[in-house]
Amino acid sequence: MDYYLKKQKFLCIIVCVFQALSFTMNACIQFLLMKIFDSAAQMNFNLVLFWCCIDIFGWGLYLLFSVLADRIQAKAIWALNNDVRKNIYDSILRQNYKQYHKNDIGEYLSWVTNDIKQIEQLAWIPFFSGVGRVTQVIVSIISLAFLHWSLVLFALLSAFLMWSIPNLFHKKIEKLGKNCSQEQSVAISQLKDLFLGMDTLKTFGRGEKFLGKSESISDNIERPNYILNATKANTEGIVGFVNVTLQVVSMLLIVLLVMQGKVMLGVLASGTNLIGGVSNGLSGISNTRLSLIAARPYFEKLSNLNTDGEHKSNKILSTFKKKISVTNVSFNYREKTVLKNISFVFEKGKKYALIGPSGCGKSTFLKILLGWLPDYTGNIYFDDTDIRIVAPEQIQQQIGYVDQNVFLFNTTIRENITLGGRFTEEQIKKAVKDSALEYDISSMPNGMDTIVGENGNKISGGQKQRIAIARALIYNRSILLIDEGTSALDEKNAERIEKCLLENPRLTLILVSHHLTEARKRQFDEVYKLDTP
Ligand SMILES: Nc1ncnc2c1ncn2[C@@H]1O[C@H](COP(=O)(O)OP(=O)(O)OP(=O)(O)O)[C@@H](O)[C@H]1O
Repeated sequence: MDYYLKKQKFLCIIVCVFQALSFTMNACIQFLLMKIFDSAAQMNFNLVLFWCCIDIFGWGLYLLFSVLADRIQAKAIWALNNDVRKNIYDSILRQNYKQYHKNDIGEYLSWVTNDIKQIEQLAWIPFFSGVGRVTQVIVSIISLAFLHWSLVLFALLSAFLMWSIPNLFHKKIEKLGKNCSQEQSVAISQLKDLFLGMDTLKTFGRGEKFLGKSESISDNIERPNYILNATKANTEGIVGFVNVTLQVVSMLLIVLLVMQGKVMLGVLASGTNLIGGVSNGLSGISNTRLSLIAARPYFEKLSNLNTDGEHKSNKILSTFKKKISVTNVSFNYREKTVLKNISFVFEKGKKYALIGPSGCGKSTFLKILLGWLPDYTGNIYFDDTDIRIVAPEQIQQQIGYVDQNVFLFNTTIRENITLGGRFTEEQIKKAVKDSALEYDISSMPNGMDTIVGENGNKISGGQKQRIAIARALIYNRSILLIDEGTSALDEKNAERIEKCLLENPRLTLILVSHHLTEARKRQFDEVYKLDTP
């Protein structure tokens, strides 16, 4: 939390200054009240009128400072939330493939939406109001010092009492905050899954399952929040009761002082209000402390975002010259062995097919080549470089990859191909032609600017695959891994694309396929077969 506040210190200081000014004005107004009462006691109407005008001016200033504090606070919260989000994005980007896929996507969504809102409610807003409350307490105590020392002593005793109350509930509130953060992440993740599976449920007439489950998920989002807020409310109730009791006792104290002639009658109103200012301020500070305790698990979760797997090496992988050698590579997903002692050689410019039954580890092997799964045994050399000692980003500068499950962003075909990279119209046209997309695009009303929908749901499966191939081609890597990249294409288009890839002499191609006809196998320099270990 301190980290973010320091980052936005300029805005935060301004908010604190205006909060302090508005609470100071509030305390001053209590003093003005005393003056009005004293003037009334002296039967001096003109003086009453004078102090009333000053009082109105004081209220005007108070409101002005409050409005400015609220406005700048809103701006500061905006900046703080953005900083937290940026930190999350940054950490996610630095995670390696395995760390990133450890969490569900829904969980990441929950962090940048729900968790940020919780942080706003439990940390930023209470923090700023807490600063205001501290000022209120200090200014009220200083003002009380002008009235009578016993009132200051009483205020300090109250402060001690109010400060101690949250300590009794510290552990419980922190635990509830942690539960809230964890349970909401899981629930949002489940909700995302349910929305993604809506079509499947409807297809099988299981729409009511969606409703039933979404209701229970909604409960899972709200319940922990309710428990946290209910416990906070109970605690705030106790704080409130102690606060009111202290105010009544303070009033009795002032009445005694008035009766003994130690203070003027006007002090009864302003002194009670000032002591009220101290107690309310302390009660506000107690509640702020409770909120900050509840917010702690959210910050801990974010600061624990694991980026240990980030490859620290900045060794440059030199341009691919001769071959990739794979020697005795084995790989397990936990206790499950997926690849066992496989050895292949991929020479520059040659074309390879990788075949094998479903689940034998073809996609896993490609992910190892990409540097995503570094926990393999055996050796993989790019020319003379062991790929373990270079960062995956270095490897991916030389390898293009078409995933089995093509992902498209909900934007135009053009942007899905270029991914925001700078390419000439010529380069784009060539990629579109080589991936056999020309005809499809020319028949779309918006051509390259057609929006493909969420994960490409407004275009066909084959078109999605060809966009993914165009994307891989335009990035012009010297090695291309294609995982079932033409499985959704008709024979003519599949052949056309494969021909284009096979005829490119500069390209080293590794194409994964379940089933290749004998005729197609012959087009490759080598067909490697993987078996289930
Ligand atoms: N992230 C993962 N965690 C655990 N097991 C996994 C994971 N990904 C894949 N597997 C398992 O590893 C095995 C190999 O999967 P892989 O996707 O590499 O096979 P494949 O040969 O590409 O299959 P297909 O031809 O059906 O695409 C499978 O049994 C699969 O269930």
